[in-house]
Amino acid sequence: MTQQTLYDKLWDRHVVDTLPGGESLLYIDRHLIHEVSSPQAFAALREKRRPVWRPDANMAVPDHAVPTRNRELGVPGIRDALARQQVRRLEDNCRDQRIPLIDLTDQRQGIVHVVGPEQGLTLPGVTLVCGDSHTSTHGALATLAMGIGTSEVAHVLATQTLRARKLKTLRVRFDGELDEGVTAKDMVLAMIGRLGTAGATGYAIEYAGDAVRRLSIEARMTLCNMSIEAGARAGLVAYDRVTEDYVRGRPGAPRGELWDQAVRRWRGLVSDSSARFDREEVFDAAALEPQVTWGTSPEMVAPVSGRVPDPAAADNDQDRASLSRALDYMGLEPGQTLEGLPIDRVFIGSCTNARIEDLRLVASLVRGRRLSPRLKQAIIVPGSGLVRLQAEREGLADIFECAGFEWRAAGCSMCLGMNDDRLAPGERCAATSNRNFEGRQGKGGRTHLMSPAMAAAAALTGVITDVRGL
Ligand SMILES: CC(C)[C@H](C(=O)O)[C@@H](O)C(=O)O
Ligand code: SF4
Repeated sequence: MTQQTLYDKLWDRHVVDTLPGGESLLYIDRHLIHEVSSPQAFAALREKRRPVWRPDANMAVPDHAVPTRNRELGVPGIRDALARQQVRRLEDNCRDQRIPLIDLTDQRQGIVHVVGPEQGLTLPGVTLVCGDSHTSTHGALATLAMGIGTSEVAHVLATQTLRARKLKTLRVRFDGELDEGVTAKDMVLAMIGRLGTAGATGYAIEYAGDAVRRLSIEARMTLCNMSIEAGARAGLVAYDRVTEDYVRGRPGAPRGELWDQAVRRWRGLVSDSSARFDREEVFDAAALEPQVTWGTSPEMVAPVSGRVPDPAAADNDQDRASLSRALDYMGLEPGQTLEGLPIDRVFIGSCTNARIEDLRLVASLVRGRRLSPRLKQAIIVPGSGLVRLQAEREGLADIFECAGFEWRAAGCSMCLGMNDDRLAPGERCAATSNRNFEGRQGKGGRTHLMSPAMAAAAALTGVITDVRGL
């Protein structure tokens, strides 16, 4: 029998038709919806008088525009008129089309990519899409998950299918064991540093190797989440016992006899041992240091012991210009060390790193300590209301507040400037999110991406600090 990659298997099981021009029509098992990328799609359906074909295959949750304070006020408490209207419209559209909605006041509300897996809506072997680039996150459960555009959102709502071109496959292998204090975030930042932001364009990445096998599902989600920042459309991790243990008992997971049947099928969701990948990249996990971005793109990253590059050493004029511009925006000098750089704010949150395991790690580092008095603000924004509840039950929220963190309600928050949580011009932020573009966290804001452990270390010292020496 031909040897197949996990991606090939997921693809083959969902092809409904092959279309002229090399595209295929893929069946979509699950569609997740948020307030920012869906309004035009619903409007397009209304205009064409087309109903949603399978309302129950969809699930909607507001996350980008929601405030992370005063949530008891519900939608009327959203101060920004545009944000309020986006969330209202999502509620109206879901009511009209009978699409299940987790609303602002629901304890399960949170970032769509945290809520999907948590609720068992993301299952191994399914195809899942959402009008959001970080949909790749869900691939951690051996799910074929892809971000789609607004016109595709309309297509999926109406037909439960997607026109897609088969991707090439890239296996990224991490061999060996991570050093203490080095996490999945550092793995994926180091990968983006090597591949570049366009390095995996046209590929689906499968993460493999013993360092990946040892990761929890939460950490695998961090890897898959940032696949898109290397240009890949999808990230995947093969099914194993860790996956099985994570999915068991979730609200959307099968039960009883159906569970047993599902698990028998899911066990085949691995790449065959001699399956051929179009490309392979290998990393030595043991050699990885904690990573910190210094520039305005996730590929502008260095180990924490490293230095900001010098544009004068660039190979060509174009690189020199882009480096100079990035350093200028970031307020950095060529060749300066990253360690010791003073930070104004700390943001621990986002669909990259706001799950319970991330918060446990932060709590273990800040327990019984006080944050640096030179910080203007440090906020922790759980990925969902259920993560928040769990953290409160475990006493983590008390640890955070005693240390000096603000403890917020769930949402995208300061990951992007679409709600009340923003940086002011010139402010420097240690952030656990996934994008450091100019203005991403607020106009003129300066973002340094890092792991939750490194953000906790920065919060304690007020400067960029190697968590391993804490
Ligand atoms: C607003 C949304 C469509 C966007 C995305 O597609 O990723 C956002 O989530 C982001 O992280 O930039
Ligand atoms: S947390 Fe950030 S990256 Fe994730 S969906 Fe929200 S805005 Fe996008």
